[in-house]
Amino acid sequence: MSVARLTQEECSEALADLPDWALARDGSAIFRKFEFGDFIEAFGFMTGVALLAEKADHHPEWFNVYNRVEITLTTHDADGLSQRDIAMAKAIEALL
Ligand SMILES: C[C@H](O)[C@H](O)[C@H]1CNC2=NC(N)=NC(=O)C2=N1
Repeated sequence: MSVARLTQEECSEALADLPDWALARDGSAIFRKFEFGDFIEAFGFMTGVALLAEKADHHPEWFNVYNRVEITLTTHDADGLSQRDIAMAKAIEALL
C-alpha cells in the first residue's frame, strides 16, 4: 500500500519532537542508537518494539550487539520517510 512521503519541512517539524533521532540515508530514514544495562534489557526493549511493529504493520531495520540496539525507520512503500516512521519513533520513545 502506498503512503505519502513527508516533505523536507514536515521532516524537520517531526524531528523537533524527536531530539534523539537523526535523519539518515539522505533524509529517507531516521536513526537512533540505544544502550541498555545488558542483553536481557536490550532484548526486552526489542520485544516491545516487535509488538508495536506488528500492531502498526510497520517494521524496523535494526541491529543489536549485546546491550546496544540501533534502529533505522523508513517506509519502503513510500521510498522514504512517512508519518508511519514518526508515529513508530514516538511509540518507541514511549517504551523507554
Ligand atoms: C504488506 C505490508 O503492509 C507492507 O509490506 C508493510 C509492512 N511493513 C513495513 N515496514 C516498513 N518499515 N515500511 C513499509 O513500507 C512496510 N510495509
